[in-house]
Amino acid sequence: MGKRLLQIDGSYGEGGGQVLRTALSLATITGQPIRLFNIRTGRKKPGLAAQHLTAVRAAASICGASVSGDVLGSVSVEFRPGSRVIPGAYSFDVGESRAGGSAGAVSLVLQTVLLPLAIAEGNSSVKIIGGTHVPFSPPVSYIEYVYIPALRNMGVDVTLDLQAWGWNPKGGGVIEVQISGNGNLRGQKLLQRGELEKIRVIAAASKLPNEIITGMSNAASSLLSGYGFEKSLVDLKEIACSSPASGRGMFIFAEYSHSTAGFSSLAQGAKVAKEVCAEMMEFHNSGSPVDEHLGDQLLLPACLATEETEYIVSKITLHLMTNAWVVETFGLAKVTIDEASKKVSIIPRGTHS
Ligand SMILES: Nc1ncnc2c1ncn2[C@@H]1O[C@H](COP(=O)(O)OP(=O)(O)OP(=O)(O)O)[C@@H](O)[C@H]1O
Repeated sequence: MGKRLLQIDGSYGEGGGQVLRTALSLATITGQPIRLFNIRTGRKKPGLAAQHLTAVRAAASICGASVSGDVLGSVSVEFRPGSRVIPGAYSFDVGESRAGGSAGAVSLVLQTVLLPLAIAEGNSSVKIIGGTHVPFSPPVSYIEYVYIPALRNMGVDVTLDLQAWGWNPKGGGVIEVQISGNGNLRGQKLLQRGELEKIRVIAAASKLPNEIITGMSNAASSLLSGYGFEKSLVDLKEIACSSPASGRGMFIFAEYSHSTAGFSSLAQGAKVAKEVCAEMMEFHNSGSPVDEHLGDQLLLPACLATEETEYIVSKITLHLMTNAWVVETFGLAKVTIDEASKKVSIIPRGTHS
């Protein structure tokens, strides 16, 4: 007899697209059929937006799932995975999910399929077109410098090539990702971050005057020395990047000996460097090894690992609590979040075979 349909309330906790994406990844990996209801019902435009619909289709195509409710605006999706994840060469375009295109985040589509493909029986390549540096999602540079290195520490072999940048509202950015299969995920302990080794600063813009890039980079340089960081720690990169439309942003990565944290701003004008440097400084002063975004994103690999994972996060967010609820709903791990110490521990139940 087949597995019983698992019902998941998409409005639980943070109630955003992450409930959907985490549930899709876990359904794909475990073969568990799911029905998601109340998807993003608390949002201004409820239901599936282009990025979420692309994630549903991407998850379905890597495991041959049968799906209903996969239309824009749908608040309910039934997803019945095929018998296994099929490694291969895939291409997904977020812009194709909506008439008129979309700058929906490629990073979030990638996170939906990355782990299923990493533990599939063979290597894969995934090309995704859409927004690469857009609000309310991990910028692709964050995926490159924070998320992928964290996964590598857990035994996942993946490389990312950012071929074109996609800014809001046009999108059209391109990433190409190589994922080695047969991955065996290890747990990790990130309770201390070690010494600060490098502050990587990226000032990037497309189709805008070069002075905008140098302005952002100079502002970050003087703010960081004002905060007391040695010049030798700061690695400034100015990038005039190729993109179908204009856009700009600043990204800072604080690389400690045991972990990296990332901060970004897509703001206009002089405040961009101020915003991102202040965010980095707040994190630095917290003493934590894991930033608030990685805090929720690490739960998924951690619940698939062969050992316990423990980490201390700078902030306990609703995203973190909600993702923990999704993981526990699948019965894959016991997640404990200690409010006082900000320690998260994930004990996998080893059910992903
Ligand atoms: N600046 C950032 N750097 C890294 N990660 C980020 C950043 N901003 C958001 N994220 C991550 O992006 C994910 C967003 O999840 P969320 O459910 O809010 O997405 P969504 O699909 O856009 O949903 P909704 O539109 O319903 O809010 C979370 O994992 C969050 O930590």
